[in-house]
Amino acid sequence: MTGLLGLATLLLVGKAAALSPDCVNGPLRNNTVCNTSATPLDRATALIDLFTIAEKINNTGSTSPGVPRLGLPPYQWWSEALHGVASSPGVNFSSSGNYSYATSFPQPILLGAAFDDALITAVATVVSTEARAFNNANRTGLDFWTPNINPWRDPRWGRGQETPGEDPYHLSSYVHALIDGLQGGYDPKYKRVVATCKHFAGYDMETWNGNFRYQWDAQISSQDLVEYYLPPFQSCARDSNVGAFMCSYNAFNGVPTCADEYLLQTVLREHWGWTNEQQWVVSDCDAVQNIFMPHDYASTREQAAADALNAGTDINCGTYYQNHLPAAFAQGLFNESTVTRSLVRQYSSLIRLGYFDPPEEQPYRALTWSDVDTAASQQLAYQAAVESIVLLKNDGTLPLSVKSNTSIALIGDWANATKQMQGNYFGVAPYLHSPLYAAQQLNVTVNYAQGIGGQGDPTTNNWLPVWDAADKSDIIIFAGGIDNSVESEGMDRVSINWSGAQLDMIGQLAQYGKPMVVLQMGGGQIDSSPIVSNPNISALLWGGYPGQDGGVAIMDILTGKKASAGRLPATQYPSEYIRQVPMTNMSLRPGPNNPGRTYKWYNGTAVFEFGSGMHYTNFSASINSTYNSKNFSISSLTSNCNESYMDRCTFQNFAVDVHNTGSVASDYVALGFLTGSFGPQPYPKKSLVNYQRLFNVKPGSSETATLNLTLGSLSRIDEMGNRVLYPGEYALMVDTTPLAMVNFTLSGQPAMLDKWPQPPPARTQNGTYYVSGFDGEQLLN
Ligand SMILES: O=[N+]([O-])c1ccc(O[C@@H]2O[C@@H](CO)[C@H](O)[C@H]2O)cc1
Repeated sequence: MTGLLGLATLLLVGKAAALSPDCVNGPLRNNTVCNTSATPLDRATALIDLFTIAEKINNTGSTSPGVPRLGLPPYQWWSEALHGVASSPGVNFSSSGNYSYATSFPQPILLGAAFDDALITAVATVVSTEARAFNNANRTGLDFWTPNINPWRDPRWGRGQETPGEDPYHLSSYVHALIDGLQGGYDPKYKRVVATCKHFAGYDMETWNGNFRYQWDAQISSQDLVEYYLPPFQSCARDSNVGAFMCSYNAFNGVPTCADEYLLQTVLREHWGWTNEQQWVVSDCDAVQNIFMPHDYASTREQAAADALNAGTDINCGTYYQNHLPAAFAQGLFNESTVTRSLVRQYSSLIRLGYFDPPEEQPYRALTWSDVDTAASQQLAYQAAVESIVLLKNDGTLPLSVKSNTSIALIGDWANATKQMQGNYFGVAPYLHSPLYAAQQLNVTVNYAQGIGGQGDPTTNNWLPVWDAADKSDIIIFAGGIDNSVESEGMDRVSINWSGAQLDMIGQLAQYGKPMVVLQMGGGQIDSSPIVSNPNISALLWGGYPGQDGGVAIMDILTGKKASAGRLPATQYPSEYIRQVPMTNMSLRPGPNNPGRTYKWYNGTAVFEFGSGMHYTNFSASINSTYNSKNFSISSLTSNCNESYMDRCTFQNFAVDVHNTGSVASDYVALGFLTGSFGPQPYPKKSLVNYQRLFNVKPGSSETATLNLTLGSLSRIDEMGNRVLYPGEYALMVDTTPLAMVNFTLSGQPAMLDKWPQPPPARTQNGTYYVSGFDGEQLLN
C-alpha cells in the first residue's frame, strides 16, 4: 500500500515557498546558476556542485526543502492541473478574494470529443496562464503533473475520464496540442509551465478481481506496446518535448515501471531522443515504495530506492528517497553521480522556467490575478463544452422549441449538478452552472425534482416529486448517468449498465409519452441500448463532465442555440462486454476470453461506435478523385522522406469537400479512417489516421477539410514492435458510416520506418522469469 498517512501529511506542507531564489543579494548571486547567459546545464551543474551528498538526497522528494545555507528555497514539485489549476499539494487557493478560484474546463474525456486540437491548445494556454499568475502570487509550483495520457483500454477504468479516450492516434495528436499550450511551444526560451506525461506505462486499472494498481503486473506484447500503449508517450517525449514524465504504479512484464531501465532509459531517453538533461522523471506517489512492497521486486527498501534512481526515476513523489537513499548510498547501491544527474535535470528544468532569472526578463512574471477567470477564459470554458457534447439519438424533437408558456421537467441527480460537473482533479471554479441553473435562465417554467440521489436506491420515497414535475410539464429532461461515486481513482466500475433505479425511473417517465430527453452524464460510457430502443424517448445526449459552464452548454444545444457536433472518443460497449474479458487482459486483438478492445478490434456490435455523433443537419462529403485507384511505390515514398523520424513524413494531404445538405449551420468533424489488407494479420477493422473540425458550415454550402496522412499512419506494427510500411490494398474513409472513400495501393517491398529496441530477453522478478512479447500470464521458471 502507499504511505497514505505520509502523503496526507505532504498535502498539508510545502505550501509556502519563496517565489524564487534571490540572485541579487542571496548567497548564490555569484554562482553560475544566477548567470542568465550561461547554458541551463552549466547553471544547474554549478548549483548542484555546491550540494553535499546529504543535501542532494534531501532534495529528491516531491517536497524539496531546498538548501537554506545557499539561500535555495524549498520547492513543491507536486501541482496538478488536469482541466484547470487543481487542488494539490503545490496549489494553494485562497479562501476568498484574489486567487480563490481558477477556470474549470471540461474533463479531458469530454474535451476529447471535440476533436479540435486548436481548442485543446487554447484551453491549455489558459491553464498555463492562470498557473503562472498563481505562481507569481506564490500559490503554485511551475511544473504540473498532467496530462494523464494512458489510452482508455477497458470501459471499467475509473480514471478513463482523465484521458481523451481510447484511440492512440487521437491521444497523440491531442497531447501534442495540449503540451504546446501548457509549455508554450516545442522549445521556448522560457517555458510557460512544465507538463508531465503520466503514467508511463501500461497503467489503466485501479482494482479488479484481487489485482490493484500498486502490485499489478501488466503483461503487454511488444506489438501492443508500440501500437497502442506508447504512441501518446512518444508524442509527448519525441514530438512535443514535454518537460517531465511520471512512471506508474504497475509493473510492465515483471518490472515495476519506476525501476525499469528499459522503459526509462532505452525507450524514453535513447529511442525517443528525450536527452537534453532538462527533463526529469517523477514516480507516481509512493510508487518507489511499491517496488519493495507489494511488488516484492526489490528485497530491501534501500534496494527499491536505488533501483528506481539508477533506472532513471529522478524525483520520488513522497519521502521514500529521502528516507532510504542515505542507507542505500552507504551500502554502495548507487553512485553520487546518479543523484547529481537527477538534481541537474530538476534544476535545469526550473532554470528553463525562469526560476532564477530577474522578473523583468520573463514574460510570464507580469501575469496577475487579472489574468485569471477573464471573460475570454469563461467563454472558452463554455465553448469547449459546447464543442464536445455528443448527440446520440434524436427523433427530430431536438432542438427543442421553447416558448414562454413551455414547461420543462428537469429530473435526476445531474439536473442540479455542481461540483459533480468537474469530475476529478479539479480546483475551485469561479461558478458551476448546472443544467437547472441554465434552464432557469430561459423564459420557461422549470419543474425540478432530484428524484433519486446518485445511482439511486430501491426506495421510491423521492419519486413522488418526480411524477409531479412530469405531470406538470410539456417536456421531460432526465439528467443522470454515472459520477465519481462509481468511477474514480482507486475504483473501477463493476457494471457498465445504467443503474437499475435510474433505468426504472427513465422507463416510467417515458410512459408519459411526452417529448423526453435523456442526458447521459459521466466519463465512462454506459450501455444506453434501453434508451435507444425505447420509442418514447426522443433524444439522448452524452455530456461527460462538462466543467464550470456545462449546464449552459447542454441547455444551449438542447434548445438549438448551438448545434451539436461532438463525437464519442470511446466505444460504448454492450453491458455484457465486461463479462467477456478480464480487466487484466492487455491484448487488443480478439482471442480466447477477449472479444477485442477498442473500435479497431472489438468483434461484437457496439451500442455506439467510437466517433458516433449526430447533428441537427446532414452532411455529404467527397474526396478529390485524383487519388482514387492510385498506386504508390514504397521505395519512392521512403526515398523521398527526409525526416529523421520517417513516420512523420507526409504521404498525401487528402482534400475532403464537406457539404451541408440540411437547413441548420453546424460544425462537422471530418474523421479519416484507414482500412484495408496490409501488414500482419489480423487486420484492424479500421484506424483513425487524421481528423479536422470544420466550423459553422452553413446550410447549402461546402467547406474543405484536409486530412493529412503520414507514412506513420499507413504503417503497421509487427510482432517485434517494428513500425513497417507494407504493400497492400488501402482505403481512406471519411466518417464512421463512410460519407466518402478513396482506394489506393502500395507496392514493393516492406520498408522499416522505425526499428524497435528489443527488451532484455528475460525480465526477472525474484527468480521468476517473465518473457515479454506474449499475451497472457505466461511464466517460465
Ligand atoms: O495518498 N495520497 O494522498 C495519494 C494521492 C494521489 C494519488 O494518486 C496519484 O497521484 C497522482 C499524481 O499526479 C497520480 O496521477 C495518481 O496516480 C495517490 C496517493
